[in-house]
Amino acid sequence: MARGGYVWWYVDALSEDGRHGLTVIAFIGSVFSPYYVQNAKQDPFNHCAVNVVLYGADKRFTMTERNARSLTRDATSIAIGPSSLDWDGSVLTIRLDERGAPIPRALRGTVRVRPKAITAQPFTLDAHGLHRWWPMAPSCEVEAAFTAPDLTWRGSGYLDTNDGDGRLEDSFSDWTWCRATMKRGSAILYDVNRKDGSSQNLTLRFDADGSRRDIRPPLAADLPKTRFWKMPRPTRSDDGRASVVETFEDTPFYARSLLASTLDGEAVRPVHESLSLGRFRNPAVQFMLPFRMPRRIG
Ligand SMILES: CC(C)=CCC/C(C)=C/C=C/C(C)=C/C=C/C(C)=C/C=C/C=C(C)/C=C/C=C(C)/C=C/C=C(\C)CCCC(C)(C)O
Repeated sequence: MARGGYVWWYVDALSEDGRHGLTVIAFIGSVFSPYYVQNAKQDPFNHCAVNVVLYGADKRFTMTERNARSLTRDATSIAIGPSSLDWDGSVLTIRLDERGAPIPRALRGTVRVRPKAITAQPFTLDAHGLHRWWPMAPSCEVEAAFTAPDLTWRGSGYLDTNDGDGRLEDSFSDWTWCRATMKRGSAILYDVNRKDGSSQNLTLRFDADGSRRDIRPPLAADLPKTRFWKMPRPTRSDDGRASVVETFEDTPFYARSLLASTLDGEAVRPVHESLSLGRFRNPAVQFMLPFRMPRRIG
């Protein structure tokens, strides 16, 4: 992998009853790590992490960074410290054994992700092909069973992977993304603003079997900024209207929210993120990140 490069695997899921949710992101080359920003060698393998966020009554956030000695991987599995992801051909099993920060509360459990279909192809996010994104399984069945906190639920989810040959902030100034489970299949919007002033808006609609079909690009819709960090969170919808159901994460450079909107003629509840790479590189933000993102050398 190139200097400053990365690969991440991203899973998010919401319970059937709407009361729980989670995001798990496994990184080689932790793109939002202040240690990776500062390291002159820019070796992605020296900056591995599993980030876990639980939503609902029992909220949790963990993101411990580790070095190359904590990483083992082969064609179908990856382990970072005590957590791992294993693909058996039909189910991705995520075993988690993490601690929060600054309060080191334990987070332990297993998440099983069963894609309903695998999509055909990755997409390029920048003009030079340095940053790639593959929404492999936009529609999955998910079972979450945690022992810490004590919590079990079933629901639907989403799995993707990104990989790149350089730092995100060298290519992008900001982006917004959202994905929604539909009655049949899913819809995804991925809108990036690049450092060279150009932008790209992807509108993807996948059927339940993973095949892609075109829909009319939805219209720009405004949402209120996040309450604390005032992160802007634009999106798009059929009628140019959308609302925030819940804010999952409100941080200085990154927000994740649950929305209510309309896509491809259907009322949906998209998971939405908005990222500002300019804010990420702000020195005050770089100072704050280690409080939530400790580095442990094994
Ligand atoms: C110095 C001393 C002792 C004393 C000083 C005392 C003092 C006053 C201290 C003050 C400290 C303060 C205020 C600290 C504040 C800390 C804060 C706010 C930390 C926030 C951290 C946020 C994080 C970590 C966010 C991670 C997001 C993440 C990982 C997002 C990942 C998203 C991805 C990968 C995109 C996926 C894309 C696709 C879906 C397409 O795949």
